[in-house]
Amino acid sequence: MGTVGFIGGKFLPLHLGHVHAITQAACFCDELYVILSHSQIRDRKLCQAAGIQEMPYEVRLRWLSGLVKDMENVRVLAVEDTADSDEHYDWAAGAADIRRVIGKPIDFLFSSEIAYEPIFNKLYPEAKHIIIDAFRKQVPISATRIREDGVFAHWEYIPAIVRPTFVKKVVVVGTESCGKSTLTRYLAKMYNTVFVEEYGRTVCEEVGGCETILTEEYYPYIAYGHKMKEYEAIQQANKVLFIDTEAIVTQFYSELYTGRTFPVLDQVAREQQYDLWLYLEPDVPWVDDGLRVHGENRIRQENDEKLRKMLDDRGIPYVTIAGSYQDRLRQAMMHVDALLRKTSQSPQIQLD
Ligand SMILES: NC(=O)c1ccc[n+]([C@@H]2O[C@H](COP(=O)([O-])OP(=O)(O)OC[C@H]3O[C@@H](n4cnc5c(N)ncnc54)[C@H](O)[C@@H]3O)[C@@H](O)[C@H]2O)c1
Repeated sequence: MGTVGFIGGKFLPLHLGHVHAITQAACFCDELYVILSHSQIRDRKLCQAAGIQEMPYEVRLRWLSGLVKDMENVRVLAVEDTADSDEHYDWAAGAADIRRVIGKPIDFLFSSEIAYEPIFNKLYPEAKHIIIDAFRKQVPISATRIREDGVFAHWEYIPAIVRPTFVKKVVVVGTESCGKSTLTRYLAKMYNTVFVEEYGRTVCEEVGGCETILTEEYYPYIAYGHKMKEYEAIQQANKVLFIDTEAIVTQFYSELYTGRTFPVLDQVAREQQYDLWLYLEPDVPWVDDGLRVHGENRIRQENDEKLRKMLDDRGIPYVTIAGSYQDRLRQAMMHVDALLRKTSQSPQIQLD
């Protein structure tokens, strides 16, 4: 039988120091268990005290599982306790639970903490405590520091698998030819990140036109397809993801072009979550790109009022962007900067 080891922690959040320790430990023993030690009450309090949103254990389990999925000798296990603070954590009861879930003799324990030595010697007298990078020289970061300063302040230490949880989603909405796609692309350039283009437009171009050719059955596909593009893009995003259009705008176009609305689009709209909505006024010159059909000024105004009402009826808190292209970019950046400043510590948790 090979050697068995474990490394435990709250991973609140998982950072590259943890990744370093887990990888080193995995090379050291034949079988490594990563123990996610979680208590809803303690972990929530720690996040609240630091002014950051909760990181539910399911999310942390997903990060760890994703991290080790191609590490053949590593398994992740979750162990719950009921401590309301680190100070009140019952180490002996925790050790009993860890032994139970591992279910095998333990040869090694790994941590970066010299201070854990006496506790581990007492609780696991048969095992050897291996201290990895006690002075955190290799990866100089701690989860406490990340919680205190905010995730964006230490973004370089946030693993790729964790980043999407914290990425802020900024959606750009408005009626035809109000500069959505240009602003979305420009914002992505300015913030050195990626964007999601309007998927309905891609489909429209593939099919060969919007007004009559894009028949009604396409609209639900557009909404699903757009969400998949968001899912893919958020994996690549650098702190913020810019998104051109969403399900309410798709519903708006569906009604405009086919006269039909789809309950499924409202359902998608209810499920989606964005951190900032930028609503573009239709006050830039109309650009006829061959796919647009509602250029007359009166119709543009009517459509604008209709889309605003759709957002208002759903309680969407958008900010309005107007003026020249230069003004729009400046206003949009002001709102995005405020979002990143204000919420750099507020992760958007998605459990699905
Ligand atoms: N009962 C037990 O036997 C037992 C054993 C181990 C852990 N635990 C649980 O885990 C908790 C400790 O976890 P935490 O939240 O303090 O740690 P944590 O989640 O921040 O870190 C997890 C592990 O990674 C190591 N680490 C952290 N930053 C590092 C870096 N920059 N470089 C290298 N290694 C690094 C830590 O030393 C720790 O071993 C305890 O409070 C307890 O709940 C229990």
